[in-house]
Amino acid sequence: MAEKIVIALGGNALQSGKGEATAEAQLKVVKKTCEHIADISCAGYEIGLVHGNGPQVGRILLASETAKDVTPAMPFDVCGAQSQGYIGYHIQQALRYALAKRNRNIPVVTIETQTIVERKDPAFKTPTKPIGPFYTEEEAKRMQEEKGYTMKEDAGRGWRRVVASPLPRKIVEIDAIRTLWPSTITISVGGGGIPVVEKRNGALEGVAAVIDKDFGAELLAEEIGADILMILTEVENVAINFNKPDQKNLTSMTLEEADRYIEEGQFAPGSMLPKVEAAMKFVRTYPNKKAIITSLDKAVDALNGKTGTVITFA
Ligand SMILES: Nc1ncnc2c1ncn2[C@@H]1O[C@H](COP(=O)(O)OP(=O)(O)O)[C@@H](O)[C@H]1O
Ligand SMILES: NC(=O)OP(=O)(O)O
Repeated sequence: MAEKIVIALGGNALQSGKGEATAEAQLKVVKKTCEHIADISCAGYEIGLVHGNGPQVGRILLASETAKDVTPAMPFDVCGAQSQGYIGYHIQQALRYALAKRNRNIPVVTIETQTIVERKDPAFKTPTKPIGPFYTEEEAKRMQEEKGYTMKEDAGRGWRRVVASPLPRKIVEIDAIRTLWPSTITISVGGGGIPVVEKRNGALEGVAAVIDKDFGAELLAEEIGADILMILTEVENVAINFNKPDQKNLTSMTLEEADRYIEEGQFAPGSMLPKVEAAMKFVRTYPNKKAIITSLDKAVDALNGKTGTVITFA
């Protein structure tokens, strides 16, 4: 039976990380990434894709707020839905082409996905999720004063707005994803899913937050019984002493080692920490399965055990 793999694509990684935030620049990265995903499909894996949306949803929000004198600003959840739409569209277009070149006829479809979060999640009180563009410290402090945003330094790359990031509890469209899975490459749970809360009467209501897509991807991997959770970002390996002269790239990490590194503060909150935590949750739930963290362009090599950081139970 084909192995099932949930692949999470980083929102920052999809924007090439060089501050190039145009739709054209993103499509270029997506096209390259889809060549690797098509190779993974040709290797016989059943694939489900999840993408991040931090930079994208932040920019959509910013554009919407900036244009509010011309047209009404869109609420947060609607911006999240918009980000799923255009990132999914880019992946659909690029992956369809990459698969066709390999004579592989598999439909690719984006599922606008809602994810239920808890209204009482403590994350609503402490924003941690970096979104949108990077700023200098001076710009960030000005925005904090003028707009009331919470701004934080993001993994040595600059300052960004941070927003609430509640934990994903339930994927609303999971039955549709399961039904399509055997025949189709689904792009779902984008940006962790559009965060919604369940009202007393059962209706769903969007909330102002951005779920971490690594936790969303992990939940999806559990729900569909994936064999591998693969988290793709800008760096080839998880590192300790990251960005320091004595940086050491890790090829593997057990749960025990990961716990120790977390205690030492080795992984930046809002960036590498949620990836490691999501990977840990997956292998803690399924001790015989594995999670891999690597870069977009090394996905195939990492699946073949040649690179990346593999997180295992022991
Ligand atoms: N210990 C670490 N090892 C490797 N990368 C780290 C570490 N700590 C922070 N990072 C940073 O985290 C980034 C990945 O997080 P982020 O950019 O938020 O991911 P995404 O690609 O999912 O948007 C890496 O590109 C790197 O700059
Ligand atoms: N929603 C989310 O986790 O996005 P990033 O991957 O861009 O951080």
